[in-house]
Amino acid sequence: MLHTLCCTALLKLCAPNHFVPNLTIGAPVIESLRKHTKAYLDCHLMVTNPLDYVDPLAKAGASGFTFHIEVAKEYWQELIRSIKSKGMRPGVALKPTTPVEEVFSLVEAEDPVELVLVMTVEPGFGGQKFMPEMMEKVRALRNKYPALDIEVDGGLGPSTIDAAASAGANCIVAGSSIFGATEPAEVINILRKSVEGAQQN
Ligand SMILES: O=C(CO)[C@H](O)[C@H](O)COP(=O)(O)O
Repeated sequence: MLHTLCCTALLKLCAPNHFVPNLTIGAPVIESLRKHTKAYLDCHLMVTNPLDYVDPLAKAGASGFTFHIEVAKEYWQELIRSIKSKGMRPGVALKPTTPVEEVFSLVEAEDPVELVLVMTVEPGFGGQKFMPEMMEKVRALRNKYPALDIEVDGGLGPSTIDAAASAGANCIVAGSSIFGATEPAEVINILRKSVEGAQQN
């Protein structure tokens, strides 16, 4: 089984906008980053109105656009088409309380998402505890879709990466474990090796 390892150049950009009109990180930040890098800029839209951000993020140079299924149940087809038409890669995220079955139709659609992000903490803040029970969702997705990019976000670090990697996650979002480390590169290596090792089994 061959999975793409996305964590090499993954930049996780979060935009918490469920209850307030401002974004923590939005299109201007992407635009500034894009001037200095060709890296894959993966945007996770924690917003209630993702359609409004397709154009600005595409113009700013975003590579991936991951929206939450919880807010897009009525219009995900239109949203995916719009994301693709702007040259970005569509992904869908699900909160811990959302059943994994809710994203199956998006992966199997005529215009499908290319990545599923399984949140392993409640969206909102870094530094939370990894929820191992979310690995059931990852396993279900990996069994059903061998080639799908499956991302996990929340509480990932050297002590939790093996659970995620062996369940089938191949894109890892890690904040605290890397930025809080004295040797961030070493932590990144541990994460990468775990994912690569799991893919070979
Ligand atoms: O944004 C998040 C939740 O919404 C993530 O959990 C965060 O990006 C990763 O942080 P950490 O590795 O500290 O859990």
